[in-house]
Amino acid sequence: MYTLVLIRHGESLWNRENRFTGWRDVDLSPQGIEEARSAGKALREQGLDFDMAYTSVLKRAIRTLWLIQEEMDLMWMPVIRTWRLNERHYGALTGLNKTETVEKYGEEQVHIWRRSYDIPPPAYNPDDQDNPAFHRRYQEIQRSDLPMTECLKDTVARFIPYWNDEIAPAVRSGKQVLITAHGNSLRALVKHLDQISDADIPDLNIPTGIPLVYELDANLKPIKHYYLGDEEKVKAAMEAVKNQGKAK
Ligand SMILES: O=C(O)[C@@H](CO)OP(=O)(O)O
Repeated sequence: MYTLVLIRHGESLWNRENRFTGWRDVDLSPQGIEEARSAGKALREQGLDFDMAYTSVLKRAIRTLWLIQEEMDLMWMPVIRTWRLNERHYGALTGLNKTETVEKYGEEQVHIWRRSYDIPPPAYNPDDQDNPAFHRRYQEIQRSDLPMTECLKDTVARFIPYWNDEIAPAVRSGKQVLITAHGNSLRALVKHLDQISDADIPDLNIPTGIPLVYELDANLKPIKHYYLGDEEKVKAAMEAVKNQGKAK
């Protein structure tokens, strides 16, 4: 049996302001820093340990990992950063307030943009600062791989091959792997691991800063998974993520 731990970054400054974030490199809020530290403590107290970690190239996920490493005395651990674990690119919605977007376009439309499997938000303007082609961290990546916007299906298409080629072999070789990433890039992985249908995936919401522990069989099929946290609090946190796209 293998153990794999996934964690969405702690609350970010834009989570707190309820803004679409995507690939914008927003840092953790003070609460997010606390969530990451508590996650590290909970992982340590649970007796979990790691040999290596994967994260995105966005600082809210990287800082969450740093804080966990610090709490677990794992600063030495090898870390691989990949854009393939970045949050889903939110296209032209990046930076907009979710409640204001609901007021303008309605709950149904915003729900489609946030959670439909295969309908992407409108693409950003190529001159926009969110065009990844302007950023040094994406210079090595083929232009045709860089998104203008993404639906979850696009995030699955850019991340799952990386999972299959890089992370899954590391897990199979016996490495205890931690992945710190984002709400939607982790939804892509959970969809794949738990074989959640395209029709059911809109209902899945992942809370910030709570470790999600998977026990996997020899074929990396989940035996069970659980959040490392109080069940009621986890439910409330998932519901809060869902409600970010509702009218106030
Ligand atoms: O804004 C975003 O990038 C994501 C995660 O914070 O939001 P949502 O949950 O609405 O997909």
